[in-house]
Amino acid sequence: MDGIKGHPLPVLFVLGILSHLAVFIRIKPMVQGPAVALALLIAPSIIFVTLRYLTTTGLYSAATATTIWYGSYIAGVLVSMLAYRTFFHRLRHYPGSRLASLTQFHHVWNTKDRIDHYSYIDKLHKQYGDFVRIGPNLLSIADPAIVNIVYGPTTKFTKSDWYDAFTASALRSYDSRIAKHTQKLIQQLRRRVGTTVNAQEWIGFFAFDVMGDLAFGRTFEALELGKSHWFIDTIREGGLPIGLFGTTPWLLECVIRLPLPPSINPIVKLMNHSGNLVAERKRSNPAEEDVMSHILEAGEFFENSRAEESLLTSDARLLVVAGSDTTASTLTHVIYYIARDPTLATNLRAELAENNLRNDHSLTITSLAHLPFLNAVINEALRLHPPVPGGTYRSSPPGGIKVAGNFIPEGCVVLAPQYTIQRSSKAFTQPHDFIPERWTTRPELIRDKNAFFPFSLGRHGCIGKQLAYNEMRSVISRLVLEFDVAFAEGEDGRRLLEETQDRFTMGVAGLDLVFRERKA
Ligand code: HEM
Repeated sequence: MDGIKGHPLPVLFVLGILSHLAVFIRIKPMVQGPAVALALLIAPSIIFVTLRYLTTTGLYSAATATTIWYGSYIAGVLVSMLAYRTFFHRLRHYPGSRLASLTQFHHVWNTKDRIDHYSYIDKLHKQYGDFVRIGPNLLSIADPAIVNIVYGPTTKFTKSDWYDAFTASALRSYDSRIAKHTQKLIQQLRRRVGTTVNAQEWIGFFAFDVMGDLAFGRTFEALELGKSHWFIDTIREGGLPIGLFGTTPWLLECVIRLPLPPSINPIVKLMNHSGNLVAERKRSNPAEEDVMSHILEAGEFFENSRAEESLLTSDARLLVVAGSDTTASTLTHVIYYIARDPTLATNLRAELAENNLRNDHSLTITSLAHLPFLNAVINEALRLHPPVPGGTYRSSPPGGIKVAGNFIPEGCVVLAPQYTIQRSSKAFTQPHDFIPERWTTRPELIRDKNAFFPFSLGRHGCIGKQLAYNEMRSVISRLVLEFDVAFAEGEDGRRLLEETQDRFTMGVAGLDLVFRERKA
């Protein structure tokens, strides 16, 4: 080979092993992952250019040498990584598929077609038991006993000031907005009485309009126009990579940093759009308080104005992402159960009547807050169809921790899958059946209340929980007072139950219903 005398393959192979043990094993994927991935991607080009242009090596020899040298190095890295994950990793004693213990891409591959992270995890728990290694450093625990230990208030982090936007008094000030958007939804459904309506779509319009109004001071006009808005579509497009690569968050970080035009990078597109909306909101001064009023009142966190803008934008985007499809998913499932069994609506109406609540101004956040059956229906839908079904990720603490008789070493990522735990027979009798009475008159059907944690727990739990309940109570009570609801022809709800995707929050599938106005 012109210019190259022999190939130092064993040396490069050993170098690969050493760099895995000395460097790669120690990096924090979310922090240094994208930089390392980039370095590994461009390294072969650098080797090639160096050989070709700084030595006398010919084109073919330079390309061959680059491939063989780099291949030997990467082979060393991979052999070391796979051997470590199989024989030495802290989670090696936990059951799970062999391929999952070697690479997180095994999980991604197995959920790519149906985007069903949570139901895939559910199947793994049925096969391997309560503790399953679902990735090299990722442990899923489905024992209800661990919910408090993993998510309880043990963290030292504190909440930031904008949590003021979710205090009881701030939430009451959102009452008129929620009522206004609920009324708009009802008006639109009234116009479509007797025809087939995709309830999932309309409930989505409602939930996004409420969150747009609260986060940016303006709706997406989805309810008004009866069609989706580019922002909603972009959020949903952005959710797809999260659903697919949620267990490999470092890869998402890489996608965000890819120098692709925003038009083909949904996450960057979303970030840019939110920035524009926040800038618009800052220029306006809405008559009624919204969440952004509280965020702005909390004052500036950074001296650097770009950092401040970025914080505001991500706060506002987080609100819309976290607060829309979650609430919409629960509402759609409640309406599915109402369509499936008309006695549910009858019982809800009876409870409203007993409390002298009619379809008028008597339905307020306060008057609806403590109706046991209404809350039970919502909770039972949240139990069976948690909007964040795969659970959220936590790192095990320094020194490791013993949970439910198993030791989890320090620095492992742990998740408790809500879908599986909330349907565990250890915690609920007839766990797969929709029985709202378990939350009211039949408490014996609940064995372990701690296993119900759809909003997560502790200081990192959902800040929008009460807002979500307020929205859901408002819509459900008005809907049942106004309409009789039934499945449209050809609909049985199976699409909703089987085709809903897990994109961290739910990508809810369609539900065709017919609404008929009730005679007073
Ligand atoms: C049925 C409706 C909802 C459910 C089931 C739900 C559930 C959750 C869950 C499980 C988390 C993750 C907590 C963790 O990491 O452990 C979360 C976080 C969050 N939720 Fe909700 N959520 C709902 C509605 C809302 C609404 C309406 C808002 C609007 C303000 C909201 C705002 C947030 C925010 C901002 C976070 C991030 C909190 C943080 O990182 O500190 N959520 N939610």
